[in-house]
This record gives sequence, structure tokens and C-alpha cells, in this order.
Amino acid sequence: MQTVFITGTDTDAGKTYVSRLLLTGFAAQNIPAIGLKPIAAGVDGDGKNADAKILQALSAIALPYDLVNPLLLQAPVAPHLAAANEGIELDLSVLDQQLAETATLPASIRLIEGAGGWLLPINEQLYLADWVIQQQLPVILVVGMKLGCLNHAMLTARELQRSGVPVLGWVANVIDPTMLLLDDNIKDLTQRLPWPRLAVLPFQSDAPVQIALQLADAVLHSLR
Ligand SMILES: Nc1ncnc2c1ncn2[C@@H]1O[C@H](COP(=O)(O)OP(=O)(O)OP(=O)(O)O)[C@@H](O)[C@H]1O
Ligand SMILES: C[C@H](N)[C@H](N)CCCCCC(=O)O
Ligand SMILES: [Mg+2]
Repeated sequence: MQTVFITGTDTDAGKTYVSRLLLTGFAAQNIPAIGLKPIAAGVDGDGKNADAKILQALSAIALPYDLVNPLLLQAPVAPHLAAANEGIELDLSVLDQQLAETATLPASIRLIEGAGGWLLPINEQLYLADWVIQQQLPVILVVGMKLGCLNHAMLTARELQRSGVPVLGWVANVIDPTMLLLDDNIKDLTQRLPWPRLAVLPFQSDAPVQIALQLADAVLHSLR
């Protein structure tokens, strides 16, 4: 089983959007894949997190909700702050356990969606990035294309490079359909970022399966 960690330049950059496309693209090629959301903040009326439910529903294996999302905070805010308010400890050993419990499942690919951006605080000392670095998980960076993303992308890239974590590539995900000079911004980032651009995802709520297939292929190629 190969594992990929999906990070983004910010919350709402499109990590779930990209994960959804990847799980769809793998499924279309009969590649069994699962999606995990170890830390989620914010719940629907059913008490579950929307991202985690999407990943659970698109996983090739029926997984219990708690295995997809073992750490769930009620409020849609920074998880460590929600945890403090809710009297919960964000314990990274829970993520180790999730990795161990999913390692032997009959899946070829395991996607792990982060929360927020790369330096998501866990507590006063730790960031979610520290766990990814410790596990040496290959990372995909989703850049939410909007004004300001050049700075967000390059800050994230510097920190990824400093950490020594393997980076498979980045995705230009258009989240602002009104962005001026979109092509120039994508070209600029393509020159600046030291990793392959895996895809450019246009702004569209329902991406055609062709886009999902192309993205999945690019990721499979990067894993070879
Ligand atoms: N390419 C796109 N075209 C249209 N809408 C998009 C696109 N990418 C993302 N969105 C929408 O933008 C919103 C934020 O995207 P998404 O939920 O994937 O962000 P995220 O990085 O997973 O955020 P979080 O940190 O909360 O997990 C969602 O409503 C999503 O459907
Ligand atoms: C609730 C939201 N959708 C995300 N899941 C959590 C975003 C945390 C951002 C923390 C921060 O960097 O300020
Ligand atoms: Mg998400």
C-alpha cells in the first residue's frame, strides 16, 4: 500500500476537492484506494465531519467512521483551540494507531487529508507537519489559486523543503474563478516550485471523470 498526504496552502485550498477527484479517478481504474481525515473540525447535523464522510463514501473499502476520522472536534475552527474548549487532547499517537489499523487493508493507495495548511498546530509544541515528517509520508501540495497564493505557496514550499519530506508534486486548483492573470500565476508557480505540477484543476463544482482520471494518472506516475 502506498500512502500520500494531501496538504494545502490554506484551509479551503481544495484538499478535499482533490482527494475526491483522486478517489474517483482510482476507482475508475479499479485501483482500490481509501481516504482518511485523521483530524477534522466542524460537524454536520449527524455529528460527523463533511470531509470525512466524503472520504469514507469514496473509499473502496467500507470503513467505520471512527477509523476514517479518529479525532473530531465540534467547532469549525483551528482544531487545537476547539480541543482546548472541548476538553479533548489532540494526541498524535492516535494517528499512528490509525496508520497501523489501516496498513493491512486490501487497498493499494491510502490518501490522508490534512486540516488547514502545512503548519496546522496540534498543541503548544507540535504541528501536524511534525507527524508527517516523522512518518516520511509523500506529500501533495494543493495550491488554491487566488490572489495571494504565490506567497502562501512559496512559504509552504520552503517549509516542505526544509523538512526533507518527499514531495510528489503540486496541484493548481482554481478556487477563485475571477482571478486576474490566472495563467500567468500558474506559469509563475510552475517556474518557482521545485516539484512537478500534477494538474491544473479549473473552477467547476462537478469536474468530469476525465479530469479525475488525468489527476489520478499523474499521481500514480509520481509514485513510480
Ligand atoms: N476547483 C474547484 N472548483 C470549484 N469549487 C472548488 C474547487 N476546489 C474547491 N472547491 C470548493 O471550495 C470549497 C473548499 O474546498 P475544500 O473543501 O476541498 O478545501 P479544503 O482544503 O479541503 O479545506 P479544509 O481545510 O476545511 O479541509 C469547497 O466548497 C469546494 O467544493
Ligand atoms: C474548520 C476548517 N474547515 C478546517 N478544517 C480547520 C482550519 C484550521 C486553520 C488553522 C489556522 O491555520 O489558522
Ligand atoms: Mg477538506
